[in-house]
Amino acid sequence: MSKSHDPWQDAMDHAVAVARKSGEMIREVVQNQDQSSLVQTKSSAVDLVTETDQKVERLIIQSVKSKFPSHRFIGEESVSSGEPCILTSDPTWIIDPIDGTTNFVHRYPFVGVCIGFAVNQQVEWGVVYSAIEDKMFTARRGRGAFCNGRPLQVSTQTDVHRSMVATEFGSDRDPQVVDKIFSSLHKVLSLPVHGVRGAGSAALNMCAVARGSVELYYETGVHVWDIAAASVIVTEAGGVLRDTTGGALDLMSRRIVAANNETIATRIIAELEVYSSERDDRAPDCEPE
Ligand SMILES: O=P(O)(O)O[C@H]1[C@H](O)[C@H](O)[C@H](O)[C@@H](O)[C@@H]1O
Ligand SMILES: [Mg+2]
Repeated sequence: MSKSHDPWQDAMDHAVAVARKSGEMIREVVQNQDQSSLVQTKSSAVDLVTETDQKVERLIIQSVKSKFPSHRFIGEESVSSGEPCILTSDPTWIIDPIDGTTNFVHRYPFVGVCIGFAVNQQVEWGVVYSAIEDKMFTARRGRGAFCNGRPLQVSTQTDVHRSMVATEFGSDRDPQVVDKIFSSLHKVLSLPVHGVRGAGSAALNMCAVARGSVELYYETGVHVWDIAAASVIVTEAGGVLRDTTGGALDLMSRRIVAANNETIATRIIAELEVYSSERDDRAPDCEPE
């Protein structure tokens, strides 16, 4: 069969297939064994990783390498093992094998297999598979956003007092960071807004914005692999992306606001405490002199 004239579509079709296969692996583990025995920790005692995260990421990367050998990767567990987290202009797969690992360990049914694809440092398409819900969120830049093939459209709400907001408590338990998280949460809740929710997955919070059930999601401390795939799903559903400072989103900054429109984004951003975590693309720690 001749190669399609649209190589990025071939890659996206592969991503959907391998995300679905990854979801089957995840469901198998959830249904058949106690994940709590498989848990390790990373940046903190509550930043969890399991052998399923690692197996899923290996499955995705090995399958891509065989079809697209020249492509590059940024994978959560590969970076955790020391791979560089640098986005070049080359075609790059940005992978979070299980977004919502803590949910996975606790059998809380919101886990997303996230595969984003960037060319010239711009996300071309994104796939987020909510494995327990069996919802495949997809978007291709300029061609719309979908959930299981049905078009997605953000909420039309412009009144912040009638909005639902999503955020997360993250995995940093530094008391000063916890204070900033609760300071922002207090200001947002007191506007008031209708409610605050958190799926336990950055990507699924962003998909909730894209499908119109949440007006805005914000968080500081996320990583590029948490948000890259869902970023194009939000924008193709008509939403906007910002930094918590109000500036343009920087995928490596570890800060994000995803909203249904500029009105809601501006109003909530005015309430947020701005702080920073180390950038994802920071230079590796220099050896001591
Ligand atoms: O489950 P992860 O892939 O580690 O990503 C989550 C992160 O650990 C932290 O819980 C953030 O608050 C979440 O938004 C993110 O999805
Ligand atoms: Mg994640």
